[in-house]
Amino acid sequence: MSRSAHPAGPRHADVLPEGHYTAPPADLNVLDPKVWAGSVTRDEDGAVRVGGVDVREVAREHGTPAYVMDEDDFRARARAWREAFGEGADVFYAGKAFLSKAVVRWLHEEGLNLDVCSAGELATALAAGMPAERIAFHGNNKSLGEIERAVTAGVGRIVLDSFQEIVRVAHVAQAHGVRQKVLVRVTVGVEAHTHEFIATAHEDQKFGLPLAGGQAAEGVRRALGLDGLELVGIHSHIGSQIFDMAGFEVAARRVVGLLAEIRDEHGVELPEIDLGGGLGIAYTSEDDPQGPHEIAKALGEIVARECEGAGLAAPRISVEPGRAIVGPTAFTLYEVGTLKPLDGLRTYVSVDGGMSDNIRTALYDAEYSVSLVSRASDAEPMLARVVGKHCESGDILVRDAFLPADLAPGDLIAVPATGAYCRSMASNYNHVLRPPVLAVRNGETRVIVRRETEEDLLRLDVG
Ligand SMILES: Cc1ncc(COP(=O)(O)O)c(C=O)c1O
Ligand SMILES: N[C@@H](CCCC[NH3+])C(=O)O
Repeated sequence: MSRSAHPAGPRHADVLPEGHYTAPPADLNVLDPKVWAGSVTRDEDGAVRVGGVDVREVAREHGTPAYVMDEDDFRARARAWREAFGEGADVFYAGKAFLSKAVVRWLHEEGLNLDVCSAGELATALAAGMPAERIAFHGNNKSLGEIERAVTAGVGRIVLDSFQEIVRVAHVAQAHGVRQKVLVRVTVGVEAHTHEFIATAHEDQKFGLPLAGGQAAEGVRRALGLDGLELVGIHSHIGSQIFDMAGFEVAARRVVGLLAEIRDEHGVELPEIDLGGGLGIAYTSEDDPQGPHEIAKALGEIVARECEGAGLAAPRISVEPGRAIVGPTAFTLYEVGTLKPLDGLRTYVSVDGGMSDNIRTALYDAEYSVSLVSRASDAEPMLARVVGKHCESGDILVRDAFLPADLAPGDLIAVPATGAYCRSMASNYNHVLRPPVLAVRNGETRVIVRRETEEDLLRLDVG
């Protein structure tokens, strides 16, 4: 492919438009380890390699767009969470972030449990051999069919989210002659500092039973009174992509406060608390996330202190990280198609995917990084907006980023930190086919979710 230099639009700080960016990095060829998966390196010839595999080879063999996942990095992050929380706690990976049979097997092998929130996620978990007792079933509106499925499969716990569900789960369990282990999900009234759509512990939203006003305590009272249920704990999840520990700490304190109230009112000490997921990751070099050890230490200390103050035995803690495990382990590989330099603004770089493989920028105004990965370049930085191929002007993948000014059609670029909530939220908008997920390890590429085909699309269309 010929590589002509494009008129690159604005390049210098004095002419840059308003935007979500800081100054261009000193060297665009450097891949910031904060946002790139564990084993990513740039070869002598300028191409990027991950898991020992050259991205150009990935594109040649499997096409683009493609999610490229570093299996060793996934396993290392899963292990780090398990080790950080230790034997006295349980880590449930949140399958909503990304779930496939291979990922379930990796989690099983690394000793993690799994949180699912639909019959589909449950089916995937069971199909891949996750023992049912290591699965937690979530959701604010589980259907009767889903409850039946979870109870009969023998899931380890169901997290109850409403008064109706407390009764429904109890009836289903009794009908099957079992006592189902359950937790009651409560909203602790914390305003998590994240996008409104992914904050889940303030009062005016759909999840859980609020502590304020006594609904949570009433839920506990009802759950304790029903034969089909064995209430083992309280659950709280304050939101997602959170950097500030303060919210988790307030949540832990309030959940322990409820345990003390339950002990005082009912004479029972519930043995578990689940403090959910929500730890943020680095999408850009400006993000500074905490690691599993920091959160394990903070939560462990606060729960121990509050329990001691309330005269409670310390409960077993569980957590449900999704994004923090899988998010950083994958990038999305795209081929550059058209380029449109707009004077005084930026250059629009269109790629062969878009909002159907990553809706997060359109939905949450999420920020991402991007780099040229098929070669190095010494060209000066060009302010770019990376957009997809869909019929929407909001079809933006990376709102503002610097790419080399000699970027040309046929180049491969990659958006890092797309392991979480990208493939799992992907759509077929415009009948675009969903990309594959490729696991790389020790110089080999393995398809773990294959690319969709036109036959897949047409198979569902039976009219
Ligand atoms: C109940 C529950 N647990 C865990 C998670 C995982 O969150 P994250 O991927 O931010 O760790 C979510 C999603 O926000 C959730 O709703
Ligand atoms: N899907 C969201 C997070 C919500 C998690 C589910 N409770 C995201 O991409 O950030």
